[in-house]
Amino acid sequence: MVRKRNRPTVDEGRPAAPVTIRGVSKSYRSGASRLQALVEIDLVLEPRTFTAIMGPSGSGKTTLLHCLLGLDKPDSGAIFVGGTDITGLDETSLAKLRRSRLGVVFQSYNLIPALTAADNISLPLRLAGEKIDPATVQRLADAVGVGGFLDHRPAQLSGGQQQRVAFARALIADPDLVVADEPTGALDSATAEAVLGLLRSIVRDLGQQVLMVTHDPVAASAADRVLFMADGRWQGELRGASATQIAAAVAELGRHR
Ligand SMILES: Nc1ncnc2c1ncn2[C@@H]1O[C@H](COP(=O)(O)OP(=O)(O)OP(=O)(O)O)[C@@H](O)[C@H]1O
Repeated sequence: MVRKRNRPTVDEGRPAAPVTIRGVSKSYRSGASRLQALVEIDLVLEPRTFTAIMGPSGSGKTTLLHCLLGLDKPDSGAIFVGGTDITGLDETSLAKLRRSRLGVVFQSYNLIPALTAADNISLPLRLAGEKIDPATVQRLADAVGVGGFLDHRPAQLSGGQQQRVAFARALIADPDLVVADEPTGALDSATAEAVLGLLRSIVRDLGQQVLMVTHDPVAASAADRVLFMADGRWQGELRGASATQIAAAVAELGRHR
């Protein structure tokens, strides 16, 4: 059963979290009218927490991720990443922030085919003009299980290995938040399980916070906290829930629409 709370995310009395969304609304033009994709969304991402967002197709999940990554601008509200409201930043500052504070993994791995795994992993630092320490690249690659493949190009790696390289690339700049959009969508179940284990260890061992959007209750059950969205609004949340409990909550979400 999804616990109903209007604002499931505001934690009073906790030190300022590096990622906080306040009152974010976003609408798109739809013919003569406007479609409200997000309605007054609040979210405080808790440190060292693996958070999943679930919701039916068109519920606003991608719009929220895009606003959080500065790829889309909300109509109103604020999005603080490490104390900076990113809704006021220009494109150059946003690109810098994405490189330094946000690690992103999409369903398609977006690795550069001509580059080795090592060069793909260190790309964010190269783009930022920062020094690359091969030992750091090796340590991170070892941590995500591709330490033996650093001289391989993406075409020489399996889907799961490519996904791990993408995770290492997302982590290289020590971001405040790792954002994963359907990271297991294209993987077989054994590889998906390994990637979810990796996400959990990113939180547990590296102390990062992870935000994942998924349609899969099994994937969501790897998260500490699952937030449910429908029609651009939070519908409730579950913590430490099983895949069965999450699937039941999703079905309930469908029934009330
Ligand atoms: N660029 C856009 N222009 C117009 N409408 C848009 C645009 N992007 C999203 N929308 C609309 O906003 C609503 C929310 O879309 P969004 O992609 O955020 O949903 P979602 O929950 O991520 O869906 P899915 O699970 O299918 O990826 C949908 O009704 C969608 O059609």
